[in-house]
Amino acid sequence: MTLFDPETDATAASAPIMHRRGLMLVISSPSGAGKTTIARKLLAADDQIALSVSATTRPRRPGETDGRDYHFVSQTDFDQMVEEHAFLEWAKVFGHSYGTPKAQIWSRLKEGRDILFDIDWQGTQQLHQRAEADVVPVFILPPSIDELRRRLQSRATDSADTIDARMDRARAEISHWHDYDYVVVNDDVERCYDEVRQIIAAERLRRARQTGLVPFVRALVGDTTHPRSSI
Ligand SMILES: Nc1nc2c(ncn2[C@@H]2O[C@H](COP(=O)(O)OP(=O)(O)O)[C@@H](O)[C@H]2O)c(=O)[nH]1
Ligand SMILES: Nc1ncnc2c1ncn2[C@@H]1O[C@H](COP(=O)(O)OP(=O)(O)O)[C@@H](O)[C@H]1O
Repeated sequence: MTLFDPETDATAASAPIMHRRGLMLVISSPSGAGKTTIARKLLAADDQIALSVSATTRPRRPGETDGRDYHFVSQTDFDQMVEEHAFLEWAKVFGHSYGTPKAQIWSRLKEGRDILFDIDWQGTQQLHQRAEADVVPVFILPPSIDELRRRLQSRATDSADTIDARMDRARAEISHWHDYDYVVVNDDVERCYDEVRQIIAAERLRRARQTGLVPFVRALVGDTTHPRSSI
């Protein structure tokens, strides 16, 4: 399913060549593999990317800010948002509820802004069903299971029991790696970050996202419909 057709969209004819539709960059990984680290670097370096701030019922961790990292809400408020269809997708993870608020997502994409989603495989599947053409799914793997545990311990935000539970879940989460178009191993942060940047750069150049291409090519060759000159 595509939510936007550059051939027929009324704004396409006057769009400049540089105009493009934003992409929905999804980063998933087992807890502790480094997706928050990579996401923060992307957001700091690239003002075309905005974070989709999820709502969650899990308690705030030290260093997290309400409204920036998550909207921390009660279960009652979360359930009400579900009833009001305020989420694009939502799921239960580690016994807590997490959801992506719908607000502003489509308008931002139309403006050519990319949106970064730090969501799990359940949310990724739901986004894929709703907006397959817009979604760029990236899965981050840890270099080893031992290193994953070390990172969870070094983050020092969870109790030993919670870390054990996250490790138990890691194998199940990793089993969804093949649902993702891109898979990156986070051994070295800088290398992993560079690889994700390369994915974004290539995805931004996809024909379907460059909404100004049709009038541009028409101006170049006069016709975009002939099979041999079709783009
Ligand atoms: N489906 C879904 N998953 C989410 C959402 N927000 C966060 N998650 C996922 O929930 C899981 C737990 O997140 P968190 O408690 O922040 O711990 P983390 O694994 O250390 O990032 C991670 O896999 C997140 O990607 C959301 O809005 N929807
Ligand atoms: N490539 C890496 N090498 C060593 N430590 C890392 C690397 N990437 C992330 N970390 C550390 O591992 C811990 C977990 O990373 P985080 O980004 O919070 O993971 P996630 O969001 O996937 O749960 C953090 O303390 C982070 O600083």
